[in-house]
Amino acid sequence: MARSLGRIFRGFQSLGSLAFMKSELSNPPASVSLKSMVQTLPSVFSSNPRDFSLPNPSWGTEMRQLYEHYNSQCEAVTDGGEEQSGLWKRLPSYNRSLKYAAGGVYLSKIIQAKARLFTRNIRDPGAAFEYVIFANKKEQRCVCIFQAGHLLEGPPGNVHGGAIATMIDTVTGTHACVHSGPVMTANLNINYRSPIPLGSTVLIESSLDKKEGRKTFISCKVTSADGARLHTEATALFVSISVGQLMKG
Ligand SMILES: CCCCC/C=C\C/C=C\C/C=C\C/C=C\CCCC(=O)SCCNC(=O)CCNC(=O)[C@H](O)C(C)(C)COP(=O)(O)OP(=O)(O)OC[C@H]1O[C@@H](n2cnc3c(N)ncnc32)[C@H](O)[C@@H]1OP(=O)(O)O
Repeated sequence: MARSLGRIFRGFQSLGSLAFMKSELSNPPASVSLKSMVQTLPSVFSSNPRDFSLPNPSWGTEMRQLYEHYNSQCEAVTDGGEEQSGLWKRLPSYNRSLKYAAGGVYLSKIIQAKARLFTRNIRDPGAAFEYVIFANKKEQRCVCIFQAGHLLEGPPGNVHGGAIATMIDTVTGTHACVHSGPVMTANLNINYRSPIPLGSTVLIESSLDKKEGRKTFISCKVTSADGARLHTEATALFVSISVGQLMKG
């Protein structure tokens, strides 16, 4: 199992692309373990997982406008199959970490069936974490558009500091995975500069500072949607891990 997952996790750097999974399935390596896992367990295979990064009716005007702004600058494949280049890439988002690793394939029943990604475990759209992350590989930065729902209250009318930390960890962690493959957060430093009103949409921007061996250093800032107000600043350190390490816990 660990070896099969090893192959899956090597797809991290093609995070956001179902193409990785498709090619794994159509050109399997000699031992074919992932393909046979899927074939022998048809009831746990879903080729159409929900992508939480796509717009839903709970998104407000600001969230939609920002989404359109970045989405219109994304690489895309036209109906005619032509690849269009773009500065940005929208990263799909699923409700299990393993779905990211497998390009969306549902392996949930194989490992901890009831586990769900913290930020994607509330069914009511708009109630908690609504977000979409775009990556710009050339400039080595990511941007997340985050709409904070009413279940994230901390101080009256404002977002809980732990919820803000969760989103910073999510954006910088995703950025680190895109850049370096599987990682764990080793250190997260946060300065809260001004409260984030509940229900508002903010921008979370992360940039790669440096990579030293297994260590990936990322900086992050959270601002109002127009960029005028600084809410939070953070730095984070991620350490690359092997799959064996991940499975040991
Ligand atoms: C979770 C990722 C994998 C699964 C995700 C799957 C797909 C992801 C795809 C998309 C993203 C989806 C969601 C992402 C959302 C959020 C991401 C959340 C990530 C987390 O929420 S994750 C949970 C919290 N996280 C932990 O639960 C970590 C507990 N911890 C450990 O598991 C170990 O501690 C570990 C592995 C960190 C290191 O252990 P280790 O034995 O492998 O390595 P070692 O200790 O030798 O350190 C090597 C070098 O890092 C330096 N170093 C280490 N720690 C440091 C520190 N704190 N400050 C300064 N430097 C530090 C050393 O000084 C040395 O540096 P040098 O090489 O220069 O000497």
